[in-house]
Amino acid sequence: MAHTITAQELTTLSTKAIDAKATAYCPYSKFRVGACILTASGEFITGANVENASYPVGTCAERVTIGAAIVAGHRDFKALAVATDIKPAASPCGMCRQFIREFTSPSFPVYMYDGEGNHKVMTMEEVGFLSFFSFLFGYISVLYLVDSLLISPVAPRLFRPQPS
Ligand SMILES: O=c1ccn([C@H]2C[C@H](O)[C@@H](CO)O2)c(=O)[nH]1
Ligand SMILES: [Zn+2]
Repeated sequence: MAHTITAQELTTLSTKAIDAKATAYCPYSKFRVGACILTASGEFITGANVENASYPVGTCAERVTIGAAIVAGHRDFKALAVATDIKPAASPCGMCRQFIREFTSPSFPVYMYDGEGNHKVMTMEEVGFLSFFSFLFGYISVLYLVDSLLISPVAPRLFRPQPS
């Protein structure tokens, strides 16, 4: 279902996504990602990336946020915002694109904020055609596979959290 979002909703969405960076657990990458999703009923639900000593076990901000929205009973969404500290703004990784797509249409807008608060907006359809990130996702998938099949099962002692 297509939705329009008001200027006021966009302001709140961006503020909440940017503020949510402060809630990230990212001691390994130090790469903070905040996200906020606006539900069809007008609620704002936030999340951030939650990392793990075993890298693939960690979760991106987008999936934390949408997971929280889903378990709160929401199924229909107006827009998603994702905020990082880098420039240009980052777009959702391949796994997140797939995760977002489960609950949204190709025209669903994703607002991406850089470290200075500037944004670009793309529909899910447009995000899906970022071939560079598809390549990156393929590469990361291989790393995930190697880790989950070969490294993590046989060397769990290596994947203890580091003392901060
Ligand atoms: O769109 C993205 C890209 C990366 N990350 C997280 C995963 C990991 O914790 C860190 C570095 O990749 O950033 C997200 O949350 N969302
Ligand atoms: Zn992701």
